[in-house]
Amino acid sequence: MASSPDPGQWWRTAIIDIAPGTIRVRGYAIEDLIGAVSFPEMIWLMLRGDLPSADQAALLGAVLVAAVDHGPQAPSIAIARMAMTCGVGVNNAMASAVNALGDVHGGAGQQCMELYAAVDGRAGHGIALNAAAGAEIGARLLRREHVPGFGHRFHPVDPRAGRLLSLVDDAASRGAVGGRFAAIGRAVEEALAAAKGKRLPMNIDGATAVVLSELGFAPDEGRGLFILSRSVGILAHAMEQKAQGGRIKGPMPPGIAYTYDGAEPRALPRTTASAGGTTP
Ligand SMILES: CC(C)(COP(=O)(O)OP(=O)(O)OC[C@H]1O[C@@H](n2cnc3c(N)ncnc32)[C@H](O)[C@@H]1OP(=O)(O)O)[C@@H](O)C(=O)NCCC(=O)NCCSC(=O)C[C@@](O)(CC(=O)O)C(=O)O
Repeated sequence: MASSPDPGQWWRTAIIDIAPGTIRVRGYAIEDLIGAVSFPEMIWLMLRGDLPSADQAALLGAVLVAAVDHGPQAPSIAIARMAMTCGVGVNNAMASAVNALGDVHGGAGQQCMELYAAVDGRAGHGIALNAAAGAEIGARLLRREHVPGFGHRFHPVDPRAGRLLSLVDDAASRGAVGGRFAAIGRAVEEALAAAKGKRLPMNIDGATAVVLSELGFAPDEGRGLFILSRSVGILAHAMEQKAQGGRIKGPMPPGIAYTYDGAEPRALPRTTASAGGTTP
């Protein structure tokens, strides 16, 4: 006979404990946290179980600032604005936009963190970092993969990446982080340029992957943190679009044609299955 589940074990959490009149997050009373910790510090506490150092909080905060918005041409932002003109609520607009963040757009930081870890692993066996990056990139290109975190459809150099890397360099010079993943990111960029014969710049996902790997986050936390950051831009654009009005805005103005490359106009066959005949 199956034993009935222990109701006390149905949900288990080390994150929060509440009782009437009491809310404790990771052991800290919420009223002590409110007004005392910044939002990045609170995110760190939630995910990691303890408060970050000032350097750690500053680097996480920098990632959250960097990824917040990339304008109405970024699919995540465009989708929020389009959804808002379709008569849905802000929660629908935000969810629609967040759902576009994946392996190709905004979510590639997760795969990039895995890539950096793979290079780190290869280099751990007496192989120099540049050779390890070259081997890893070579293998991926052989499989005809896009290397996550590199290349941009718009920026020849992504201004967010250089700034984030320089913050990691500063923190590494103080011993606040190791600097290993900044070196790996740069080695990957060089290996990719050498293999492709053209520079494919580290993009925002590649740079946030450096910072978050330095800080010890897991790859899927990297994706989640990008989503947290971009949600701010998504909300701002949704609200701006709401204020501007507009109904059913598509991805481009109706006057701009798309390309139709289907069948030529043709007549329906005289006999169709639903008309009781057979299609020729
Ligand atoms: C980002 C993009 C699709 C751009 O593509 P593109 O349009 O330039 O060109 P493609 O047609 O894909 O490739 C043309 C030629 O370059 C080669 N090639 C390009 N990238 C290559 C690469 N990584 N590894 C090997 N080869 C590559 C390709 O093999 C081909 O070579 P060939 O066949 O020889 O001609 C592409 O790089 C890519 O998938 N990256 C990896 C995924 C990634 O990191 N995603 C995050 C992007 S950041 C983001 O999402 C946030 C955003 O910034 C978004 C925004 O607003 O934009 C924001 O803040 O919202």
